Amino acid sequence: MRNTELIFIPTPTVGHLVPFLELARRLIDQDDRIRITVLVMKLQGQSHLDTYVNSIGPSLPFVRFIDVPELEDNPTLGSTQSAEAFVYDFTERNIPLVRNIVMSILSSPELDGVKVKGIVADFFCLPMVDVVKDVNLPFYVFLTTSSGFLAMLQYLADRQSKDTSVFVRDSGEMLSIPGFVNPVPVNVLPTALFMEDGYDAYVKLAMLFPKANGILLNSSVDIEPYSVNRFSSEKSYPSVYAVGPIFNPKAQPHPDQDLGVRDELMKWLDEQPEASVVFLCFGSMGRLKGPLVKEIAHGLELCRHRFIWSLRTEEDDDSLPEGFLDRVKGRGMVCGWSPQVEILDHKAVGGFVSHCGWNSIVESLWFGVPIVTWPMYAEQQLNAFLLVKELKLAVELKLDYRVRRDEVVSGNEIDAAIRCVMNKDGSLVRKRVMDISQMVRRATLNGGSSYLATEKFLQDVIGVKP
Ligand SMILES: O=c1ccn([C@@H]2O[C@H](COP(=O)(O)OP(=O)(O)O[C@H]3O[C@H](CO)[C@@H](O)[C@H](O)[C@H]3O)[C@@H](O)[C@H]2O)c(=O)[nH]1
Repeated sequence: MRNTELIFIPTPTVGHLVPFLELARRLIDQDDRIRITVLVMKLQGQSHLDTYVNSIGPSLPFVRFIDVPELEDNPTLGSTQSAEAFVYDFTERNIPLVRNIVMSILSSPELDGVKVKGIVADFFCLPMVDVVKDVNLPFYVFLTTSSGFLAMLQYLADRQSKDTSVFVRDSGEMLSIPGFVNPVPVNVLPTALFMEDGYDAYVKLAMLFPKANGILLNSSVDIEPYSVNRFSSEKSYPSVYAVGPIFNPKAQPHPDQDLGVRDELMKWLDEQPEASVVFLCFGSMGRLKGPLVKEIAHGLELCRHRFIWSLRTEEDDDSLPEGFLDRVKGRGMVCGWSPQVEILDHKAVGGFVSHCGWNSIVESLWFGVPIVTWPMYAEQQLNAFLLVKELKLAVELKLDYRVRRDEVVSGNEIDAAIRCVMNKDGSLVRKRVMDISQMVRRATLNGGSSYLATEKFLQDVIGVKP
């Protein structure tokens, strides 16, 4: 009998909502006592998520969705310096609406015999922690990024008691962050930490973490052994459950995706030799400007490798150099929104130039495709540092690139990094990524580390199965 309910509160963007729904699937599959209600907040510019929810809903039995009414004064990106401050503001404004829904769920006659045992919220939703403490519900965070990022936030909360100033990107400072083996250069911290309002938002979130009853991570002890093990032995911090990798193995529908092009891409891939194609994709929000598009095109012409390039630009046109598509005909494909997981899963794909969003990282590790790091925004610079310097799981193109600064990366640099990742002979990174791929697949099976971490979470929330 499914008589235990959890309420999920994701941040409504692709990079956060998708892993939340896959976590829901994992919990439902692993424990037949669980059912889940997902509260879907409405963020401007994210209406395509409704399409996603509608398409995935039928494959998630025992999961129901409740729309949180759209805010009357929905903030717009650009009203703050940093995107993080914007999301923080959005979350805070949603608190009264979420509170009303949680209250009505708790008093609903539909709950007959079913007990709500906790909230699982995104880390941006930590300001909601007091709402649920009011009604005596445990509050868990599902962090959709790395253990390294959590270590950085813990360090930030600690630092705040001694130093309240924003970080200075070009100061050359090296930080000793517990959970990292190497000193962390300040210039790989999230951009928000160099801005007053972003710093403020991050500090508030970092200081709220200890109020949570536990933290689920979309990572595993196989991917980040040092950091995850350190959290496991931390007594004065909430319990950490490394339940990853969690991702949707089916390509996500998106309004920008052309299904005809998708079929063409997959057919073309079927005809290419094993591990011969490099895939370039910069996440759900990665739109490039003309000059950068031209350098990437130049790099792809120089390197002569086969490629698929998921290109979305800030301009109305594709900004490609004249004649580029003719010159690479047969060797390369350019598309808009791509079926990323299907591409990474294809044996013809041998390398991935990525913006280092955490979902892209776990997907590439799962499929054993080594990454070339090209971080763009959010916490991606820290993820790139983690992959290259801490874990030796990627080839470095850039660690501290920021798309908002309009720096240009030269075609020659792009060419060199692609050649490096596609070099099959004696590549240590490729071997390590293939090993991790095997390990993380085992980790999610019955008895594996991620499976057991999920079981431990379920036991802590609803008790041991009778
Ligand atoms: O053409 C595309 C582009 C993206 N994706 C999918 O979209 C997701 C993108 O997620 P991610 O790689 O994490 O990037 P973002 O969308 O940028 O994710 C945000 O959320 C992540 C998780 O918290 C953070 O790590 C990132 O820095 C933050 O930007 C992945 O599942 C991709 O497979 C596609 O299927 N096709």
